[in-house]
Amino acid sequence: MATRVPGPLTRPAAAATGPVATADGLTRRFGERTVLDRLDLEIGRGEFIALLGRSGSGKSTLLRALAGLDSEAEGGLSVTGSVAVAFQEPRLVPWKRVHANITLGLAVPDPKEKADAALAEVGLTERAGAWPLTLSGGEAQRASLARALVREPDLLLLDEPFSALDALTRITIHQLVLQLWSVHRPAVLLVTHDVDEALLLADRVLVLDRGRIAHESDVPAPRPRHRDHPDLTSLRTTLLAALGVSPEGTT
Ligand SMILES: Nc1ncnc2c1ncn2[C@@H]1O[C@H](COP(=O)(O)OP(=O)(O)OP(=O)(O)O)[C@@H](O)[C@H]1O
Repeated sequence: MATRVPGPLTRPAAAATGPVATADGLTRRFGERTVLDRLDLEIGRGEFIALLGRSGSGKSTLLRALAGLDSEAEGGLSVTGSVAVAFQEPRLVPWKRVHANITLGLAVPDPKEKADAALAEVGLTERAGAWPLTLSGGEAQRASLARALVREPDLLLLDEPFSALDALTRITIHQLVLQLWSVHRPAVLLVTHDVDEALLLADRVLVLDRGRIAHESDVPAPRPRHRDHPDLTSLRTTLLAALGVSPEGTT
């Protein structure tokens, strides 16, 4: 059986060294289908990882297991510290204003002040009293990030949070995520379909295939990165090949 530590809402006095999460032979079956197949993974503190994989390769399944949202995964899984998740759709509660969404279920001293600070960090102070349905897509994702941030996670799981955003908003949110990461330094696991997004943001890029981490690359280029950085060009080709895609885009 998997062992996991559910994410408490405040940063615990847990060991500040060692990996924040370790999967050791993690397996998840849905009926006859084995989606995660004895998968091994270690996530170091403060590291920014992007997880690529073809549609249906099990990225969200892995993320759900790491988030403690899947009680049926088998094998070893240990998560040390608190976890927060931001999903593709921001999942704000529509009948609560933005500010109340941030503090929902938050069991820390001074939740209001903490929510104010988180909203300020994501540039959403002006929209604190707004109803979620009146937010733009980018604002809703900012609110989702603030809700994750206010929990001071040791591990921040991002499940394609940028994929529904327009290109310009996406660039702004990329910068925001990097800024939040550099200030708070959670470990980040970003699930994405976008090789360039992975190369722009992450220190390490993983490719999930047939239930395992089939490929792993460190990203050598310093930040801020530009997609035409020479170090990224060959890495892009390598990652596309690991995904079974030729650079020209034909599979
Ligand atoms: N609750 C479930 N019951 C049955 N099958 C499931 C369940 N959740 C996921 N699966 C299956 O597991 C496989 C992996 O799904 P998952 O959502 O993890 O893939 P993914 O890599 O995140 O895909 P995408 O990139 O398209 O979002 C899929 O074939 C999916 O149908």
